[in-house]
Amino acid sequence: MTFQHVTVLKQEAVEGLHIKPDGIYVDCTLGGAGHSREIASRLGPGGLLIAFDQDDIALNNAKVQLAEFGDRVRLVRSNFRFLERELSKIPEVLKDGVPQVDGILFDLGVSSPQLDEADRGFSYNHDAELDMRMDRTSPLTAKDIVNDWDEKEIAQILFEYGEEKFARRIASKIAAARAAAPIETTGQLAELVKEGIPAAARRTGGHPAKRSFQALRIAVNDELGAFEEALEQTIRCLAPGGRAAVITFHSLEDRICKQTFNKYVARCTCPSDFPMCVCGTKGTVKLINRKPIEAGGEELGANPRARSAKLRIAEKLET
Ligand SMILES: C[S@@+](CC[C@H](N)C(=O)[O-])C[C@H]1O[C@@H](n2cnc3c(N)ncnc32)[C@H](O)[C@@H]1O
Repeated sequence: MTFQHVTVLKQEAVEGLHIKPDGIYVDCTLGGAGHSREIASRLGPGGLLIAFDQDDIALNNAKVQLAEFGDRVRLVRSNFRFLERELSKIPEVLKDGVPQVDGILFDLGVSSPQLDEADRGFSYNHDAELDMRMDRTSPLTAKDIVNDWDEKEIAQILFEYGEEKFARRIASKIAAARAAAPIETTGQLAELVKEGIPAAARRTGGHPAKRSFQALRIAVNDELGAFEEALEQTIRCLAPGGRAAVITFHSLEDRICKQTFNKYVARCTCPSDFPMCVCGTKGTVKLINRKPIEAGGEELGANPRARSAKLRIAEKLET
């Protein structure tokens, strides 16, 4: 299989990190290695890029994609929720025993190959065994959730993570179907979701199963929990002057990013309509952009996935 993922906001995110040739950078979401390649190409012999992914297929692809950079790039197979623990194992990163790096990037969500490969069980477009795990060694699958979780819990995740108006109706269809026989495939689930949505409402908003599949994927991979934990660790692991650049695709992810960054600029006294912090009162970080950066017309034309992308950048201050 060829591993093809079109990188979103590549220049904007990497420029936002202010790469120094001899700096140490972390890409928490290696994926198709698009951002990693861009970062690595800006590093000199003294620089280091550490790239995380929890998906073994992404890592195997990246080994080839990034081979030319030699030991300037190090790949880590781990959930990024263990960022601090994993960085603590890398001697070059430690300053007085704690990890300190010059930039950390997140490009959240799934890669195109995860969605497009039928046997990953993420997609309503391909009938396959229901799965949706980014990390194929983790115990919880989408099949477990739809067959074993309480109907109310299922309705709740469809509503919260998928903003699905018909969450309760869909959860009730799922509960009725599984009482007869386990739900095994993406095709079966897509059909049940469709049945749970009134015919008139199915005519708008793309594929009727889109929101429910997104919600299940977020739950299977605990995407919001992992991100929240990792972003707190990110602030700690940045050296003074180091930057965090975060690309989100979901309103709940963007909210976590905005609230976490804001928590650490609490003492900034700039008026809220200023585009950046200029007051000089120091919190732990300053925001580089108050409004998220979004993809421009050209990128949107070439890559519809970029439509919901929002990039926020913050810089760690001297303490
Ligand atoms: C949108 S893709 C990244 C694409 C990449 N920036 C590029 O340009 O090709 C997201 C990647 O992050 C990985 N990922 C998502 N959540 C993760 C987590 N909690 N820990 C580790 N990797 C994660 C996914 O497996 C996927 O490969």
